[in-house]
Parts: sequence; structure tokens; C-alpha cells
Amino acid sequence: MELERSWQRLIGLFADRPGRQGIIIGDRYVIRELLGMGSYGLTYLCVDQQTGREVALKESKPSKGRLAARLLSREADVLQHLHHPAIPKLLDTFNVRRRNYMVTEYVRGQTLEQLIFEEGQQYTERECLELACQLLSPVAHVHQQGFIHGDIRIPNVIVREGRVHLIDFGLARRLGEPLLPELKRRMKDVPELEDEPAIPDQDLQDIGHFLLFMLYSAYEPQKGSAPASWQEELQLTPALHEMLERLLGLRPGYEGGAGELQREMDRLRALL
Ligand SMILES: Nc1ncnc2c1ncn2[C@@H]1O[C@H](COP(=O)(O)OP(=O)(O)OP(=O)(O)O)[C@@H](O)[C@H]1O
Repeated sequence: MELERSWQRLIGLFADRPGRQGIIIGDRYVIRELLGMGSYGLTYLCVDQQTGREVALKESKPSKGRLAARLLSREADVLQHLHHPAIPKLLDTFNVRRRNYMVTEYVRGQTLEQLIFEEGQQYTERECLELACQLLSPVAHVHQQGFIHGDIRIPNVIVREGRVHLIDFGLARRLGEPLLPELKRRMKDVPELEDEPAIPDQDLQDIGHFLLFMLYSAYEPQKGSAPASWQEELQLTPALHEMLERLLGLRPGYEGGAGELQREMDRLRALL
């Protein structure tokens, strides 16, 4: 049994080996570099030979077969409904030898994860609110179109010239839709809430966690101090503290959804 599993892993590694620079996919997209390899897909930076433009090309992972192909076409289906300057446009979909491909605009920038953990960026309360407020514009659009993003986290937000862009719609679903078993498997930890039919509040709660991550970028622990709660460690302006508690479900939330939250953030930014 163990031998069979190791053998399957080896075959998987071979099947999923990334395409090399210069290889042409779908008779049109020339690989420049591999951007990342997730559980179900490989993402490349490519140049579109027809337009000369840089694009992001996502390929379903061959070792994950039909499931990966299905998840990628779900993601493309969602993107097809979205038209917002802070969300990469869907440009093309095709399949070659049982692999699905999805092509979107490429956003040349850095994810907030890279900015914080690789560049050592630190964000003030005001800057955190500014970025979160920007992020609420594409999030509100996703909700208006009848979906939730379902995975708002710092690696899925790219900053280019001070403007944020929301990527990775692999866990997006229609409002009211329960989490598909295959999506559940894609998630490492499924909080209980995620078992519920999709509601906008799930994205707002993620924005609460997103804000906490951003605020912690500037946190310097005192020497020898024991770890404490964020409420104790971060020493936030009271109105921001309250906003976070509302987002994280520790107080009544924002019934008016992303729009109400955006107005509240704007008001708060003016005070800081
Ligand atoms: N449109 C884009 N523009 C620029 N970079 C992108 C774009 N889409 C994806 N990337 C980058 O490609 C990498 C993988 O992308 P993505 O998160 O969509 O793939 P994934 O397979 O869902 O990954 P994971 O399982 O880690 O979430 C990430 O580093 C991301 O920053």
C-alpha cells in the first residue's frame, strides 16, 4: 500500500512538471515563467503571441485529472460574470489533451504577502484602512453579481502602483450555494461557517482577518512578553478596534454588506 502511494506520488510529480520557458501552449501563449503551483493548478506568466501582451495562464493539474479541470472551468465561469478594474479580466479558455486552461489579464505587481514577508513592508492603521477600503470595491462587485469570493487573503491581493487587485476565484461560489465537497477538500481548514450556504458576510469576515494580518505587519513584540490576544497586542484606535470586532463576529456585523462597510471605513479614515 505504502509502495503504491509513493509510486503514485512519483507519477504525479512527473505528470505535473512545469512547462519550460519558451514552450507555446494552445498555439498562442509562450511561457515566460511559472508563477505558482497550487493543489489543482499551475499558473504561468505567458506572452500572448497574437497581442504581444503579458497574460496569466492557469492550467489544471494533470495528476488531478477531471476534478482539477472541472474546478478550473468553475473559476472561469465565475470570472466571466465579473467586470471590474480591480479584477483581472477573463481573456480565453480552451482545453488541450484533457487539460483545461484559463487565460486572464496579468497584473504586474506584488501580493501583499510578498510585500509584508519578503519586503518587510509595515502598514499604519491609515494605510491598512486605505487598502481594505480599495479592496471593498471589487468585493462589492462580486456580491452584486451574485457570488462570494470565498478566499480573501493577503496572497490573493496584488498591489500595483498603490492600487489593489483581487485574484484567485478558485473558491468562489454563487450566493446561497453550499460548499462543494471537492472545494471543501481544496481548503486546508474548513471553519464551520464555510459549511453554510454562501453569504456576503463570509467575505466580510475574511476582510476582518485580512485587516488583522495587515495591522500585525507593524507590530513589534516587547522583549519577553507573553503572547496575548490581538485586542491587547495591537492597541488600535477604538473605532478601528470596534470595526474589527464587528467583522470578526464578536459584535453585530454589517447588515448593509460591503457597501456599508466601505462607507464606515471612509468615515474612519477621515478621523485617523
Ligand atoms: N492575474 C494574475 N496576475 C499576476 N499574478 C497572478 C495572477 N493570477 C495568479 N497570479 C500569481 O500566480 C500564483 C498562483 O495563482 P493562484 O493563486 O491563482 O493559483 P492557485 O493554484 O489557486 O494557488 P493556491 O492553491 O496557492 O491558491 C500566485 O503567486 C499569484 O500571485
